[in-house]
Amino acid sequence: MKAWEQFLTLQEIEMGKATVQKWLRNLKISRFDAQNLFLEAQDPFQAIWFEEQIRKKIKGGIPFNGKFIKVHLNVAKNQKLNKTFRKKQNEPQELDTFKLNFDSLDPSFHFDSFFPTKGSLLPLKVLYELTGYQSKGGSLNPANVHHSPYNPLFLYGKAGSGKTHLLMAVAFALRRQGLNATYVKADTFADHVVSAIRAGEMRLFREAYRSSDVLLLDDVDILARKSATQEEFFHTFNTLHLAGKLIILTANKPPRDLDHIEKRLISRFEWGLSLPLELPSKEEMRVILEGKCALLDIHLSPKVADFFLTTFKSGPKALIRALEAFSLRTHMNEDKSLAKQASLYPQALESLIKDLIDDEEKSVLTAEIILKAVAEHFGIRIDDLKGPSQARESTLPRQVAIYFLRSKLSLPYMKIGDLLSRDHSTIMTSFRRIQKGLDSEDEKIAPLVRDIEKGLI
Ligand SMILES: Nc1ncnc2c1ncn2[C@@H]1O[C@H](COP(=O)(O)OP(=O)(O)OP(=O)(O)O)[C@@H](O)[C@H]1O
Repeated sequence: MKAWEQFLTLQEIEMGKATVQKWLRNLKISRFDAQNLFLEAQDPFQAIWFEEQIRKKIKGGIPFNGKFIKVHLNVAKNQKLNKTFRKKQNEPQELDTFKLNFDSLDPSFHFDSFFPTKGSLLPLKVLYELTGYQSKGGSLNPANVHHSPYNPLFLYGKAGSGKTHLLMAVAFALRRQGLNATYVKADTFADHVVSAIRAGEMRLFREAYRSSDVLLLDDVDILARKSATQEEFFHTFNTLHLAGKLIILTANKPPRDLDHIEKRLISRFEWGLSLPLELPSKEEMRVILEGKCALLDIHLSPKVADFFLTTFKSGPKALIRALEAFSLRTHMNEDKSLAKQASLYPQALESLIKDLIDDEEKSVLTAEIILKAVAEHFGIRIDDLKGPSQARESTLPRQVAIYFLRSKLSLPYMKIGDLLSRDHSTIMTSFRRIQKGLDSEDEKIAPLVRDIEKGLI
């Protein structure tokens, strides 16, 4: 069916060929007419994946010849959940091999290597108390997790504010005291749910999670729209909470601002204490840089230290990644004078970590900055770019904006479409038009695009 084939081709661009091959190409087309397409999943696992990853993209149907075709999905009749996934007696090896692989902890993420900043003082105080960690000397008093006055504890902050570092530091401190501290990233939890359903091993899944003394779930915002996983997490949360086990969660926003997370989960997240983690100030970034250099035994000239700080401004995540890359690359390089040069002179450092400097430039750029720059260049409003208007004055600016959103931020066509209220095929055509104009040095397009680009860098 042509409409479905077109949709799959688009998905290959957005999600990659391997993903589409694995999850979408083997959906069977059971029938279709002018308005409906009926698909059949091979098993419930594939259907769950489809509902969580694809359904939102085709809410109104898939576009074809100016119309929308509604997509219906069923699981193949002989593959219903209770039949397929009930353990088969002639497959004992499946029972033996089912295993949940938990995320490993980063060995450098301890309390000792986390430098207190103004915006982390309160979370640190609470975490020190819960784990019994002594900031002076680093020893441990008995942990206080079974009598925590707050449950759950919810840490939130922007990317790089240190959430993962602190969660892992808690896990290390508790494990040193013999406690079963389960650290898991939310997407690993989602994988665990799906593979347990697939293997018919929900009992083992529940046993694994519910035997934790403390559950540390990182980036809970990632569960957005994953309804099957949220359902399971709801039960895991309730069981642990009822048993008086502490749950510590992290996210990029406070509970009430989380999108597409069920209300009943949000209300539970608010039962305990929510604490913000702020990104460090400029001065604090210097303290973190110096502290990290001391830990890695790196000696930088003041000029090179300044270069690191002025180049990697987006937060500690980029700064520390660059510092670690510097350390690794100088160690790996045969030419030992390189390490010396790069720790003394910004120019030598610049060529050593050029790729990371480029990444940082990209991460500082946002969709709003691009739209603002394009709108200002053409003397129109951002709303003219975003709105439904088909007026000729905003067509070229919108195409240029689409080109930058795709080329600078690598945003999926679908996402650009959402941002500019257009369907993804219009977005693809616009992108290609500007790309073609640049390739052929079209005098109406190429100088204009370069001019705007200068303002973005
Ligand atoms: N105050 C700090 N002291 C030492 N290192 C820090 C501090 N804050 C952040 N870092 C470091 O910054 C990097 C990013 O931190 P982390 O991964 O914990 O951030 P995050 O908030 O979990 O980000 P994300 O939301 O993207 O997962 C890590 O290398 C961490 O060690």
